[in-house]
Amino acid sequence: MNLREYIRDVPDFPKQGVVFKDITTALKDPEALAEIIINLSGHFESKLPDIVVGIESRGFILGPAIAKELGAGFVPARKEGKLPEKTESKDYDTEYSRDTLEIHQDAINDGERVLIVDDLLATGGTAEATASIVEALGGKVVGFGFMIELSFLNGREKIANYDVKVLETY
Ligand SMILES: O=P(O)(O)OC[C@H]1O[C@H](OP(=O)(O)OP(=O)(O)O)[C@H](O)[C@@H]1O
Ligand SMILES: Nc1ncnc2[nH]cnc12
Repeated sequence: MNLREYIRDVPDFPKQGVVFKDITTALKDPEALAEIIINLSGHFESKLPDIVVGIESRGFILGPAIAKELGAGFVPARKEGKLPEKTESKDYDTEYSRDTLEIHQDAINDGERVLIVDDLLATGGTAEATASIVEALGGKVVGFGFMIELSFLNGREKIANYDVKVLETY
């Protein structure tokens, strides 16, 4: 299957000059959805993650399905002010925004093996911030899984020391 055929380009969203990669067209296709989940989880089987961290909001779509495949638990990394208990947080920049991510302090135990999942790697600010929160909580990041990489934004440079699996690179 050519996953690219299922990913829709939307010019000038959410800002002028950004070509938005819309994954909803891939998610609604049963075969494309299955391929995404099997290929991302398959790559990390041997890493035996205890936890999959999904990044708000599109990481919440893929993360739990990948966690289920791997026999791992799921932990959300949420935008500021959404989690009810004490959090560890980090500010970061993305292709078109400045934001803060948070994870519950008690969501990751010392030494737990963590796979971080999101739909797309762009500048890498979001991914790097998430890894720094996980590590501040004592977790070990065993890798990153993304559907899409925008290689011209050089996000990989920010997570060069990790195992990164991407399904489609633009
Ligand atoms: O590599 P970066 O430059 O950090 O960008 C990647 C992030 O940007 C998008 O999320 P967005 O912040 O748009 O949030 P959303 O998923 O809630 O739409 C995408 O889903 C990644 O999380
Ligand atoms: N071009 C893009 N398309 C979809 N999600 C994104 N997140 C950051 N850049 C993006």
